[in-house]
Amino acid sequence: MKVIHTIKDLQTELSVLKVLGKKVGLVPTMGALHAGHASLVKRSVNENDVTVVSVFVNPTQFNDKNDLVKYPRTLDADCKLLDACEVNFVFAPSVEEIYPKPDTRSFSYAPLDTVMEGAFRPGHFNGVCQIVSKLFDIVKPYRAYFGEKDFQQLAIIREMVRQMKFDLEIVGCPIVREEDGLALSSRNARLSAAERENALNISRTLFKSLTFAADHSVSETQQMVEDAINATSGLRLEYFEIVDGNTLQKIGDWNETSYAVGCITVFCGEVRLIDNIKYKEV
Ligand SMILES: Nc1ncnc2c1ncn2[C@@H]1O[C@H](COP(=O)(O)OP(=O)(O)OP(=O)(O)O)[C@@H](O)[C@H]1O
Ligand SMILES: CC(C)(CO)[C@@H](O)C(=O)[O-]
Ligand code: BAL
Repeated sequence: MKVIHTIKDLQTELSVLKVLGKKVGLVPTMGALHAGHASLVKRSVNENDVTVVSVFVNPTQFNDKNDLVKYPRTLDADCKLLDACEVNFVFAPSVEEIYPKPDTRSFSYAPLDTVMEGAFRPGHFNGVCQIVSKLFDIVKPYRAYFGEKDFQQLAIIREMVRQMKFDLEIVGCPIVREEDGLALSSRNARLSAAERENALNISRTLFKSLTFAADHSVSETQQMVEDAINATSGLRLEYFEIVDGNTLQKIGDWNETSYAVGCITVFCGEVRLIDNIKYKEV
């Protein structure tokens, strides 16, 4: 496995492999890697000839500068995990390498990027599209892998690929959870033991709501989730929305769609966690 810090070095390595017809899989990450990332990486290693994993804490997607400063950075441990997964290249550029000058491009995929995370993290998806489109231009992958934990991000990236006509396949990967149900997230590292205990109520509530939804309306299910989160001390609900999984627009009735997803964001102390659950998918 090679750890590469510049665009030029990465492209030099990849150009030789591409001439040989090798298919390149890309897994974009912000590091502090865990088993959720590893599932994306292993899938890429299985499905492609060459896998590139980018590790870059992208400043342009952080609307909250405190969140950016506190974001965990663990490149040495990340490289060990990636080496064990048989990754070929780790791309870990500096901020100056990616943004030698400010990126003034603006991306708008309304209404996909104006709801939920888009409403609460202004500019976030613009920053995500800036970095992901740059990575696609640099690596020119055959496939790129993203987790369904960031459900809205995946929908927006799919739309960006459609509109910008990137010639690649986006592969969405299921959420990986701790044994007790908590969705794995790099930000979990910032939870105290007590906060970790409270955070468990997020996935527990979502799972309960899945059974509840079978014989209750959308608005009753919505209320049940809101009440359960609000009843847990130490948790603060930012939003819970039951949406059509393709349009990300709120639904009022289960019969409105064949793809219904509940997306939630909760503050657990200072740490902002996201999760989601599929109620219906055909
Ligand atoms: N538990 C998980 N299951 C599946 N995919 C995941 C999981 N956690 C992260 N991913 C995916 O890994 C990729 C990189 O995510 P990122 O580096 O932001 O990690 P993260 O754990 O989501 O961190 P954060 O604390 O920012 O939520 C994204 O496509 C994300 O959806
Ligand atoms: C896709 C991504 C790596 C872009 O910085 C990030 O948003 C993430 O980790 O989900
Ligand atoms: N996993 C999404 C990256 C972020 O929260 O900025």
